[in-house]
Amino acid sequence: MPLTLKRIFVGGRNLKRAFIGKRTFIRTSAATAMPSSTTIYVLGIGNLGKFVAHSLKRAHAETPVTLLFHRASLMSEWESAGRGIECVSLEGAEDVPDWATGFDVELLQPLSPSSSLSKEPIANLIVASKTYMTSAALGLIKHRLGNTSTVLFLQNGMGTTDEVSSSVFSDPDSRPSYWAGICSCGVYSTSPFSIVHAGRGPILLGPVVSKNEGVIGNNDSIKSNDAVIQQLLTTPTLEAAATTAMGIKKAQLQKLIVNAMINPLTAIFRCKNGELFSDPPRLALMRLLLREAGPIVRAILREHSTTTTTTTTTTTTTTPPPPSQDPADDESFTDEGLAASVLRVADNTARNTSSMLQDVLAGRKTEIDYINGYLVSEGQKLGLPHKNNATVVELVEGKVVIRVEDIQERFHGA
Ligand SMILES: CC(C)(CO)C(=O)C(=O)O
Repeated sequence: MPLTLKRIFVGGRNLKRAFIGKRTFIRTSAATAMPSSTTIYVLGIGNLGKFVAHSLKRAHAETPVTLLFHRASLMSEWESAGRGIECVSLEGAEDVPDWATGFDVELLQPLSPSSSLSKEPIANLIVASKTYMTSAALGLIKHRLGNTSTVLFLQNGMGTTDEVSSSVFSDPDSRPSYWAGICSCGVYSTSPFSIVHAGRGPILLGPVVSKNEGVIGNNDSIKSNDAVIQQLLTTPTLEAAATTAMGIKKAQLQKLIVNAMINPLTAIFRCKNGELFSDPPRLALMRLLLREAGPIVRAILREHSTTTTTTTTTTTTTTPPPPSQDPADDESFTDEGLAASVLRVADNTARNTSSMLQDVLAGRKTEIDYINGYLVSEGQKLGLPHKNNATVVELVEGKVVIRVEDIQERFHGA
């Protein structure tokens, strides 16, 4: 290609809507290789980030996968790990580690003031970072993302997409398309680049709809042929399936409730998931918290159904429910239905130390603001009771440990 010829990197989509003359997506030099629109970037190399990156590479060796590191020390850890991700599956006949290599890695922060960072446009991004780091991390690469990019959020908790829209991509016209994924598999890390796939479970993927603006990003660019979604759907170990905007919202809210009940209570009572509800007062406390959380998630669903029925245009959708059908009437969203799913997950993950208890024990920041904190802020906006969930947030933030005998004194109506 002649040096002066302009090339536009638009991921093969929405050519007319590319940022010609307006954005850095136009290059005038052939010195830098043209980025492949099929490159999948992974931000956040925690349990899920490693699992997805490993699975993608094993299923699609030809797909370029770039791991985005947020701290410099990860570079040397990556070298020590042999530049690969190791996964042991407890589901197989033998626990033989499976090794995936061929990744590219990139540092998000400059190593020194003189070092330069990549400016390659990013068409496909999987965000698997901790919720509280998301906006800051995306802020570092926002110039590489545009309205032809797809960003898939694979995280615990809720609220990051709204936060990212207001603090990182505040202009709706240049905002990427958002997808969310809810994973029910069990994965834990044994070293910076080694994981154990301890329990199989599907990943559900669906387009994100914002309260005020309908489907986030370009409605017409949300298609099942988004490269990152396609690749995930054809990666066997992920057991991924696509759903509607309403389907993913329901899955997110159900997971939110599970995390809002199991994670903080295991942190406050310092116990494994399976021990939590064997104690009747702790079971009663969970039901008390659900009396606030249930009405809040049902109200969110109702609000969401009015948005999605008017705006969703994804090609991966199944038929949306008729407008007259209230999604919050779904039996799995009654307080009883929600309690049953919390108990089922606690039982299925009985030997787990919840991620929040792990964070508390390691002296790390927790994701409480995006779990019970999200319920509290939505409760405030909706004018619904949320006091006991606010107490949970305070106890976790204060790293407080309580006994069963303290429940009555701490919680209203216990
Ligand atoms: C499902 C559960 C509670 C399993 O431990 C989890 O997602 C977590 O710990 O964050």
